[in-house]
Amino acid sequence: MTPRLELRHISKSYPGVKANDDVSLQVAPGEIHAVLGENGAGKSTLMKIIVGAVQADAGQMLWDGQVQAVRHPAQARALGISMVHQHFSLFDSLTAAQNIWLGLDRSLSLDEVRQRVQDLSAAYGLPLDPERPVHALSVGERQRVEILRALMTRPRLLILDEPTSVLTPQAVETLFVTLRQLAAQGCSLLYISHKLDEIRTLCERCTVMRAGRVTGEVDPRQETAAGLSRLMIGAEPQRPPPRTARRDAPVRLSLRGLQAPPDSPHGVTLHDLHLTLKAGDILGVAGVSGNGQQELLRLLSGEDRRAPRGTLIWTADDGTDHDLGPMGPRERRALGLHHVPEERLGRGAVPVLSLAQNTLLTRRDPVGRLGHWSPSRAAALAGRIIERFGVRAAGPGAAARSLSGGNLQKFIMGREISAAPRLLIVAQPTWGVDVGAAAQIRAELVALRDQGCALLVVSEELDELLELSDRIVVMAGGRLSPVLPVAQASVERIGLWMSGLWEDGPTGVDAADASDASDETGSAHVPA
Ligand SMILES: Nc1ncnc2c1ncn2[C@@H]1O[C@H](COP(=O)(O)OP(=O)(O)OP(=O)(O)O)[C@@H](O)[C@H]1O
Repeated sequence: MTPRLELRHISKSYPGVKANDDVSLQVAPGEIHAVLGENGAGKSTLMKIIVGAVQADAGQMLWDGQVQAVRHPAQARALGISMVHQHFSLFDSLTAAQNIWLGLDRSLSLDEVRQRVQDLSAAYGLPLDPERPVHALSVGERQRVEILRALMTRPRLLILDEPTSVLTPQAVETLFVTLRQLAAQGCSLLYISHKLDEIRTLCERCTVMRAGRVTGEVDPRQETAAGLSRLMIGAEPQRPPPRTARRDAPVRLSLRGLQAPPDSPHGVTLHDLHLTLKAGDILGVAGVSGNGQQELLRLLSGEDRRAPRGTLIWTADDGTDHDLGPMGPRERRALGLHHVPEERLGRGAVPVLSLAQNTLLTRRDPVGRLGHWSPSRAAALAGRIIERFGVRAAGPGAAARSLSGGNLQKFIMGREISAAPRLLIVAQPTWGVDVGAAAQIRAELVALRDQGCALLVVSEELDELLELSDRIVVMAGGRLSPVLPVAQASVERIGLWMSGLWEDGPTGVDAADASDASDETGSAHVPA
């Protein structure tokens, strides 16, 4: 059978790095083909070449057996190639439907697009209100917009760059049903993911890349996750060190009835949140995105200063309480509260600035006593982060936007971890990061915990939270469930709580300490 897509000897260099080096691969009609590789291996670059967003220096692309020189994304779209990118390209102020409409050829009216979005989202189990503006959508929902936008074009080759990184396990399963349906209808799929189990479940072929080159092509269904990991990074990922929870540690942060009305028209109301976070404690916040996590993170980081007085309390080492509510991010950082936001580009890092300059967003080390920052000190700091966290980048002078998604994530995590915070608030800590780097980041977080840092980790990846956390709380409908020690937090129980159903009882307190909260027979409580 003539391959739908064939790449022959593709090469592409950027200053100082060969992103693709003599890459060849074939994808048959209806085939689900994975591309696997460590951060910076060159996967995204290869996909950008296929969709005409980047021009290869050498090599050929064949489409249905014909040589094609795709010079522009519109050309690729005309062939039937569609891509869901790792970084979203959506206009914040427009609605989901308007964003999708803009990406189409205008043969449909906005009303027709709205209707089709609704039909597609129902058919593919991707719930989305087309009328909501993108700025009010969570990362998970934004990704749904991207996926729906791609499906609107009825693609013959659909490229997905880590599409599941912010989806719940149930949503991933639904997406896989969709993707298998698409493949059965003859659509070819190129699937980039760092999740080895997903690749083994979904894909029938897998091209493995390392440092720009193809290092192997395997049938992932015949491989173990450890075997795939070895092919990709040359080793199996390290296991996290064992947990040693300290229950007698001092309290660092307390939420005492924290509440807030929505900060945007489609935002979530936060209701009476109670929580204590101790030194040496990792608290995982599970939940489907869009249930108030972003609102909570903004209140904790200081980006939103509307926390009512006395509801958000920092306890210093000497036991004195400080009201964080009115403090901005800088004042909170001075206390030792650091934050890694969900959105890396834009909020976690300024795309056009160098890595060295990006250290200044949250670090004072390169700033002298008179308030002037020292470029050499900033470069040295960036260099240390690059080295310690294995960030693949041209150097401290590289622009943030030139880094691959996973490498930028490693850099931002490294910037905050190496600040030796007293409290670290992290959203999606290993989003887009390869298995080796994910294990390293988790190990660094556990090490921070063991040094007495308190951590609040918001993640949609339940497996990650179960591995990392000492205690887990679920957020649904702007409320917090009781807090469970991780030993009592089964996937089934947390999964049920994620849909807003938890046993009656005081919220945000340790279920182990509150007998009625840990009573499985308690009546169901459905948050509004
Ligand atoms: N526009 C650019 N300018 C300079 N270097 C770039 C640019 N785009 C990519 N690179 C470099 O090319 C290499 C491959 O990057 P690419 O984004 O293709 O990797 P990836 O395999 O998709 O990684 P990840 O899993 O982290 O997304 C990296 O070293 C990256 O820094």
